[in-house]
Amino acid sequence: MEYRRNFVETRPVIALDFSSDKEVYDFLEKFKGQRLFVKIGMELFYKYGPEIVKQVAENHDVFLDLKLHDIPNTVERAMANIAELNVALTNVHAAGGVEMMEAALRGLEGSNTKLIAVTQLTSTSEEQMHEFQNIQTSLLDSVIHYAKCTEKAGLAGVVCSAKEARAIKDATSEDFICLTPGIRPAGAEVGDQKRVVTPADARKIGSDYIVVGRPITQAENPVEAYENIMEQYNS
Ligand SMILES: O=c1ccn([C@@H]2O[C@H](COP(=O)(O)O)[C@@H](O)[C@H]2O)c(=O)[nH]1
Repeated sequence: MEYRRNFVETRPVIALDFSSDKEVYDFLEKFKGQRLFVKIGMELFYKYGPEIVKQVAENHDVFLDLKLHDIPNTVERAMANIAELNVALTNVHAAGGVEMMEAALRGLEGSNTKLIAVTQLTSTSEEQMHEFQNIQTSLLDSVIHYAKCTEKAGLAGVVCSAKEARAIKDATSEDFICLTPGIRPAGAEVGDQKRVVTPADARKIGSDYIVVGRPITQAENPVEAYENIMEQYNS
């Protein structure tokens, strides 16, 4: 059953996980002037810095995925720099705490950038969470705890697995954004992801944005792969 929502981004957010700017521009050129929603993460940012973000943002909507996690003062000042990049979305780790998330929001004041927080990475299984983070609740409870803290801090939503989207909206509000990586079409290589969901199921469960990297960027025909995933998501 699909629930009523005010807004769903119908374009998959493409994770531009490339090691060079040339690969990025060659990839984007295949889409012949389409305005895409893309994700720039640490790999590109640590090599090319804000310049690549500004360049890509001239023609595309950008989610800057740097997952900030530091003391509140540092995060606030870093976010003030991100505010100048004109990106649609950016993020922090919810584990940094409510005070840190409030500081991050202050840093973004005056910009149109929405702030969301990572709950549990989609590459984390429940067993790993128990063992390495020493959190002894269920993974779902941990994700919901982080989502509630994120809402309390005033952020727009969270990064989570689509598996958890319905429960998060029930615990927060229907408008609370669930941006969901770990998306895999049926039969696709899962790789390092643990909590995966198909594009069609992600939409049914409650994702507002799906993030897709390798199933598109490493496909023989990335444009075709993108269109297939978009069709499955919107069907
Ligand atoms: O919990 C998270 C948070 C971020 N990501 C990022 O999304 C993409 C997923 O790429 P795939 O190739 O589709 O696995 C990647 O850039 C991650 O850094 C995530 O996967 N999970």
